[in-house]
Amino acid sequence: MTAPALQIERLSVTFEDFVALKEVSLTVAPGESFGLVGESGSGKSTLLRAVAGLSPISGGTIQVNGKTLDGRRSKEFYRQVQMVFQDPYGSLHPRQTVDRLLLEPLAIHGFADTERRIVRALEEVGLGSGFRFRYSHQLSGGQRQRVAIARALILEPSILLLDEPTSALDASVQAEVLNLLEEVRAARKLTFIMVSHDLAVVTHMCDRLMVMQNGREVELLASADLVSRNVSQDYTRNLLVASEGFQRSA
Ligand SMILES: Nc1ncnc2c1ncn2[C@@H]1O[C@H](COP(=O)(O)OP(=O)(O)OP(=O)(O)O)[C@@H](O)[C@H]1O
Repeated sequence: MTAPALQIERLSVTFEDFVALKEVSLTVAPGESFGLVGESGSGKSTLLRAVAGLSPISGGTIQVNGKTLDGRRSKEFYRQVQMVFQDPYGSLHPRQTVDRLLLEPLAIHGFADTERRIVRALEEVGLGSGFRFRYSHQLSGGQRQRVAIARALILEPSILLLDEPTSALDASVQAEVLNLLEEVRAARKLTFIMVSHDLAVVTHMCDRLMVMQNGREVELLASADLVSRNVSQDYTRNLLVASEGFQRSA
């Protein structure tokens, strides 16, 4: 039997004496797209960052492709698991060319044929070689996020951790970048774990999702259940009502 892409058991994260994540468990199959939703401060980013080795873990275990992670993430882990952040302005160095930004991970991981990989990565995210020697400060938000996605994909990972990857973008650009993410997931059979406060985005992009509140699991749902309101918790119902109110007033 194939190991889950990600298996988290009773994971807790504590910042000094504040418990940001409390005994959360979840399993994501290879090729699945899994969403994390909940109000601001519910622990969604903390969970994703814990997988990436960026949150202080105080209990529980994380397995990636069947291997239990220890305190320090290995180089191989970062080849397999890549993260895309919300803010394409903060996550790319403004004074580096796109070429340089894409070359860096290849050099760190000792990849050969960097030329071919950079050209291919730019094609894959719909930018093309014309963008190769531009500086990231010369790019729009959507173009930057495409570069961030190219940089994540260039190491040929199997899992992408996506932390609100489109919420800093205008609505029309948001849809384009979401479509791109769906295309690359299908083409490369990637596993996604995606954080979003936007229920429409998560139900569109994800097969299943976890609703979180105060660092805990509220419920696990198939996206279809959220769409048809087949939910069992009042908290989830309130999230649905809040997101509809927002859409109506938008
Ligand atoms: N480095 C940190 N030090 C102290 N507290 C933190 C730290 N990072 C997160 N927290 C706290 O942990 C809680 C969960 O934060 P987290 O960013 O995971 O929430 P979230 O659900 O992703 O919210 P948002 O949608 O606003 O990003 C919050 O109360 C936050 O203030």
